Amino acid sequence: MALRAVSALTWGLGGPGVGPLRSGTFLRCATQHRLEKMPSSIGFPEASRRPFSSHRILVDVDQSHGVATMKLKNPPVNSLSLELLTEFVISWEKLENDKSCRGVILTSNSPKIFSAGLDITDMYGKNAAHYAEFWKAVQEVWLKLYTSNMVVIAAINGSSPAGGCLMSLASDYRIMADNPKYTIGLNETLLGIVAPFWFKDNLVNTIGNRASEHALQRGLLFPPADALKIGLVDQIVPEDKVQSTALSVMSEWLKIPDHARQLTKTMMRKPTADRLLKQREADIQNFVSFISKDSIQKSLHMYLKFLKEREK
Ligand SMILES: CCC/C=C/C(=O)SCCNC(=O)CCNC(=O)[C@H](O)C(C)(C)COP(=O)([O-])OP(=O)([O-])OC[C@H]1O[C@@H](n2cnc3c(N)ncnc32)[C@H](O)[C@@H]1OP(=O)([O-])[O-]
Repeated sequence: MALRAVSALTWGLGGPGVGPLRSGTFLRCATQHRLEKMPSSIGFPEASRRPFSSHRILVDVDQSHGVATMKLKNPPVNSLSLELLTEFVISWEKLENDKSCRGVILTSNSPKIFSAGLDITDMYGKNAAHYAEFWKAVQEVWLKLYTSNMVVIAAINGSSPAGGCLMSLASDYRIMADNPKYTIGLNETLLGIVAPFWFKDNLVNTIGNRASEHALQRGLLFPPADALKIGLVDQIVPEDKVQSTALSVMSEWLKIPDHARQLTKTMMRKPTADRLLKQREADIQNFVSFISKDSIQKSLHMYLKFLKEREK
């Protein structure tokens, strides 16, 4: 891939600001502690599809265990478009408000692609108002995932570049299909753009500073075995075992009393979430002016062309 990073690197480097999170953002302490072991594969016949689903977000809820499976469905590559992000937030809020739902497995409806990341067409050739709306939706999805009271497990059943990797990073645990054709990572520099500070923060919190520095600068996309080695994913399993493993891992996590786990999650994640919350509007403005630059638009144009023309 011969694209050069052309960005001025002035955007996305973050600012100060660690403080208390809005009260009540994290701490809905559910009282139910269902400790029974879940079967390793829960058949969806006994699950219910409540009105949590939409065009691009399919949600199956296993009421007896309080676990939802949320599948991204945005063919052909599950790109995170403004429409998908908007539908995601609506479904997510419904699940958060349903006190019987304690865990979510986040996965993809398409067999080979978890998500191709942010929809590049939402960042190319549009106006400032569109970019602002789009970026606010990206922030919202990350904040919802990263600060969720529910246990969130990413069942990564395909490639997961950039924004797809971010959604996985925001989860509590990552299980990836062990197929060397699939890769995961924050590859923004390959598009000539820069991962914002909160993408970087989430990555550093997961794999450490040095590995993040290396991965981010080079825009590395890791096959599953390498992702496991650096801690970008927690487990790799055969392709047909991703969902069943996610369910059995979920049953272990749900043995922990909710309030204790949630407080611990808050303790670990609040400073990182606060950093974005404190400068959310500035981050949107930074994104809009960055993405509107001629040089960045040119890079995205070249990348889209590269995607269309490359040999499959
Ligand atoms: C500051 C901002 C931070 C940014 C964060 C991001 O997430 S940036 C995002 C960084 N993301 C990446 O760098 C990932 C780029 N994508 C890929 O690497 C591959 O598409 C793949 C491995 C996901 C799937 O391979 P595959 O061989 O199965 O599929 P294929 O390649 O044949 O694509 C089919 C069609 O989908 C199109 N399209 C693809 N992605 C996107 C997209 N994100 N959006 C829109 N469209 C996209 C592609 O052009 C093609 O269109 P066509 O010709 O039909 O009109």
